[in-house]
Amino acid sequence: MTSAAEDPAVPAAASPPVLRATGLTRRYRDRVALDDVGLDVAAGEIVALLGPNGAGKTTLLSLLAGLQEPDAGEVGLPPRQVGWIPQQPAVYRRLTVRENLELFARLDGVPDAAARVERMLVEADLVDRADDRVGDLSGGGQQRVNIAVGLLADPPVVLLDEPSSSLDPRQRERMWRFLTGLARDGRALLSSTHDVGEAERYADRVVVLVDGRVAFTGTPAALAATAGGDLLRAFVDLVEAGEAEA
Ligand SMILES: Nc1ncnc2c1ncn2[C@@H]1O[C@H](COP(=O)(O)OP(=O)(O)OP(=O)(O)O)[C@@H](O)[C@H]1O
Repeated sequence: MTSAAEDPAVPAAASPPVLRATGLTRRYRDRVALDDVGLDVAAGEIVALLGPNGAGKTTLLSLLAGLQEPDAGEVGLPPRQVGWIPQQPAVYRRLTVRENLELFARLDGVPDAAARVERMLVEADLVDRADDRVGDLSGGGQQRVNIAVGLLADPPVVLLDEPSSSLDPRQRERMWRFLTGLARDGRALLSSTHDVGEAERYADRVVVLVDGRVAFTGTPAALAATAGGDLLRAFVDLVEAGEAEA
């Protein structure tokens, strides 16, 4: 028998997942917010988490980040290895960009904090704004500070909750250039979004959550193919089918 590794017709396996969750279930009183959700993200991969309001995206991300415990299931990665970028920037508007990074580096116990802060200023394209107060930056600039704070500990996995929701198209484009650069450097990114077009342009895979369950996992092209190449139509069809079942 020929093993997959020896068979040229079988594509080489993708890199192993750095984030793996299985059977995640979370209830709030009698409401099931997540029901037996499994998910993998590999190094260098961008996965978009799509779903209508209330589908369970934030709940899933917060379980993966270790911010709350599941009622059932497992997350196969210690929370300390996860960078968490919340939807609302959790930074101090009256402090400068550099002061924010220094403060969070100290709070997180980041080794060689001064060098790491300088590195993040460069990576997030914030060198020119380092001494400006965060409150004086544009929404896009503030979001880059928010992301830079989440990356201070150099986590291999980065979780983002609707990172582009308050940004204009040009700022979104700039933020995604930054995020795709992080993936090219080998980080695994999982980002929730309501923007199907954004998922199509930037994600390697999409995971669609509907009513707390995974309704689809695969490439954006594979999802679009279920509706004649129209990703938005395919997404809406999935949501309607899932909601009709619930
Ligand atoms: N702390 C909470 N207490 C009670 N119910 C909650 C709590 N957090 C979330 N829920 C419920 O769990 C379900 C999933 O919510 P969640 O915020 O995870 O969805 P979401 O997909 O992130 O939604 P949105 O796109 O609107 O941000 C919803 O029905 C929500 O009302």
